[in-house]
Amino acid sequence: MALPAKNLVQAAATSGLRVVSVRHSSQAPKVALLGAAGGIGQPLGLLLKQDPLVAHLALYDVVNTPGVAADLSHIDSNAKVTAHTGPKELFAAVENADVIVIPAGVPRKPGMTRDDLFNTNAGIVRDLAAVIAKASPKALIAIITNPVNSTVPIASEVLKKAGVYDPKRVFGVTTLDVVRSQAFVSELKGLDASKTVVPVVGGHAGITIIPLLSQTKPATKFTDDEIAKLTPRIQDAGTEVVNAKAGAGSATLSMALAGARFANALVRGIKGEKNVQCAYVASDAVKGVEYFSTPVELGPNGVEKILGVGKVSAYEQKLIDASVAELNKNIAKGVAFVKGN
Ligand SMILES: NC(=O)c1ccc[n+]([C@@H]2O[C@H](COP(=O)([O-])OP(=O)(O)OC[C@H]3O[C@@H](n4cnc5c(N)ncnc54)[C@H](O)[C@@H]3O)[C@@H](O)[C@H]2O)c1
Ligand SMILES: O=C(O)C[C@H](O)C(=O)O
Repeated sequence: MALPAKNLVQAAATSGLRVVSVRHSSQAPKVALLGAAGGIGQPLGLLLKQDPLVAHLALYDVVNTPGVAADLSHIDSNAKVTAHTGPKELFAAVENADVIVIPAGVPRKPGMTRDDLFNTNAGIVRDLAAVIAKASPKALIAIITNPVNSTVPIASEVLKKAGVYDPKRVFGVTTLDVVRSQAFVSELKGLDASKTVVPVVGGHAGITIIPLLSQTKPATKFTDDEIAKLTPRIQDAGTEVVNAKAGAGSATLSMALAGARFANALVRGIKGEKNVQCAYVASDAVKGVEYFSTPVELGPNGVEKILGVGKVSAYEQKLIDASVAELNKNIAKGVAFVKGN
């Protein structure tokens, strides 16, 4: 009788056999983490290692992966951990992955915008996407690397060039904006943070981050003054952390939590448990812009349905309208980077 893939992987791990090619499936999800030794990668790996839905956690980085993998592999949870270091091992890291999470790249220092990271991170995401296109074209790809507004179009263009692009499978991770909104709103209003829901739409930089406070659940009233203070706080929350870290990087711990939450949602979707998350995806939700974050329904093929921005206040509509030009600039820059190379 054929053993399920999960048992094969575990049997090989305990017997010391090398598994050459195990076809992963929704029954034994493989998650590949690219940038696994970094500030986000390490705590995100810790959280993914504890996710009971993850059968195989493949850690990839250009440095220090073996140490991180050895450390995580001593945790008594079921996910098998493998280490892959340097470009030669990237193919194996992502091969047959169901979900690929990418925090590879440099973070901001005080005084920088996310767009200032473009010159370094655009090439990193392009090169990773080129290998994914060959090794794992059906994987769901969750991009954390900034500037997300541009790196998602970059990965998408690379996949298009390779003839394997599926817009339902490429995501910019904006979960941290949702997590922050829920933290700030629950604190301000004395709500149970674990039951507070605040969608955030648009993109992931400055004025493109648009919290829909009017859609807060449980239904919550905000004064104009509260909205005028909360909105920019959420938009500038990343900068708040960058400044507090004073040169030592940007958000890592809250991002790890957000990344693990989003990866778990993707895996649940793959396993047939439809669920809704905000994510920056190829979208027709807002006229005149090709990528936009809104709540999306996740399922076995990634994005099952784009749920759109829903009913918004006049204030929120103005922010949405104002974000379009900025997003288009960021998107065009990413597209040109791939097309011009
Ligand atoms: N989307 C978001 O909400 C969000 C939140 C926080 C940070 N970020 C972004 O995430 C990225 C990573 O942040 P960090 O704090 O973990 O940075 P970091 O410098 O601590 O870690 C980045 C890791 O990427 C690795 N790396 C570099 N080039 C690579 C390559 N070609 N392949 C694989 N790995 C490579 C590095 O070796 C390092 O281990 C940054 O671009 C940051 O701006 C995004
Ligand atoms: O602010 C940054 O540079 C990192 C990230 O995008 C964040 O929102 O924390």
